Amino acid sequence: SQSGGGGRSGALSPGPIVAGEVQRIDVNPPKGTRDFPPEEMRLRNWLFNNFKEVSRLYGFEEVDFPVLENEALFTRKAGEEIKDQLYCFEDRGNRRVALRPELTPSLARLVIQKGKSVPLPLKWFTVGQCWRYERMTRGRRREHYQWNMDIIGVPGVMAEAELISSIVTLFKRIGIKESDVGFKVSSRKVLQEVLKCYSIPESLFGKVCVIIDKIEKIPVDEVKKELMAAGVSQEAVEELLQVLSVKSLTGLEEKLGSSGKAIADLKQLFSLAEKFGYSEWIQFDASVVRGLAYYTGIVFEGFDREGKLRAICGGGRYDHLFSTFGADDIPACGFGFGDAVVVELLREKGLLPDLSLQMDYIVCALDEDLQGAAAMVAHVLRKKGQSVDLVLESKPLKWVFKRAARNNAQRLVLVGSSEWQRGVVGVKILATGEQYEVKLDELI
Ligand SMILES: OCc1cccc(Br)n1
Repeated sequence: SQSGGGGRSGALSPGPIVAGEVQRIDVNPPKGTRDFPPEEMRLRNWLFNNFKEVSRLYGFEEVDFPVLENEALFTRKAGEEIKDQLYCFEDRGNRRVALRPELTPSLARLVIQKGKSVPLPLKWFTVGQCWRYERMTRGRRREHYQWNMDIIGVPGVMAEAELISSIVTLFKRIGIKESDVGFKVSSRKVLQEVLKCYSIPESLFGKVCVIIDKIEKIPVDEVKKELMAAGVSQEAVEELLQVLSVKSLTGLEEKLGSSGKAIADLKQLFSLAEKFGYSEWIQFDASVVRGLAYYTGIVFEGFDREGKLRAICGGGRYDHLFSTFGADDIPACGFGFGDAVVVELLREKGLLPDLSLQMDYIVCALDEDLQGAAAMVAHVLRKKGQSVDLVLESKPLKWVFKRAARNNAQRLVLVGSSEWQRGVVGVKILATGEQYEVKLDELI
């Protein structure tokens, strides 16, 4: 949600422009970006903590990279939307740099940089902000946070099966069931086998996939036109579209035969899904290709079964990304899971968690010269791990109680002169109204 716009009047409210007066700034963040005020930040932290807990359960190690990367990391020549929307510029050192639109190229860069010092297989995860510069006519966001999990160095589909399992685990943790979402699964090797039958050069593979990924976003005739402009024959285009409409592995086997790698991979993945216990969550759908040029094998995307939202997450195998960076290839697969669509889904399903502010104590001095005493009380409580909202200036009790209610404080400690003389403070349990006196070192 776009924060900003609401809030305080008066001090910052616009008034007539008088020479020498400071013109009020625009208090909203740049178009397509979001603030995270406390309530939104609690929801974001709740979601990200689930991402991180699932990653920990699956034995993944957290990594991170700069939001700003060399532009060259993303300038693939396959006509991807992600390149057209690159947030890029020339810095003061005349270097071409970009705000990262995705995390996988940074991960690959770090793996290459680390070389043999990081024994394979690597299981790395990160949660990072990604950017795109999209014309605001569509009013879409220009940034989002993505959870990425990647397995580097495992050629078999056990890796993809493990990744899908981790996403299912995440969905279950946040209350989403297989009746809410599913995964469409396919393999780009399906396309590869078709293109090979028509002697389409491998060099066109990435570009063809990027075009085909638009199949549900632009008219099919436009897709056909772009494919033929890219060098695919009309006959091959028709066959490609035919194959893409296949919705079952049996149907695919009838089309491609049973000896190809695509069928073998997919059969193994669906068999593993049984063992992992998430068969109900996945379905074969040949039309899934994903829009990133570097995928080479299994691809998958999480979708909401009501069809109201954009893809929730997506990923796949990318066995040749490393060689595009001039390094030896390493088999790899991974996924990206954005922070926005899943929240829209939770909202739709009434599954947003109640994350109101929680405070253990609010501590208040009953007069000015007891502020130091109140600070001592807060210190004692904080050392015992209690969260304390220390009232930092003289306030009427009515104000203190109102703030305690807003902060959902469990207990109120009042530091009064006569009590302090007797070495005690007053404590009130706000839920019940019960109150008692306690010595400082017996507080908790
Ligand atoms: O999922 C594509 C994408 C990349 C960067 C930022 C945003 Br919002 N969306």
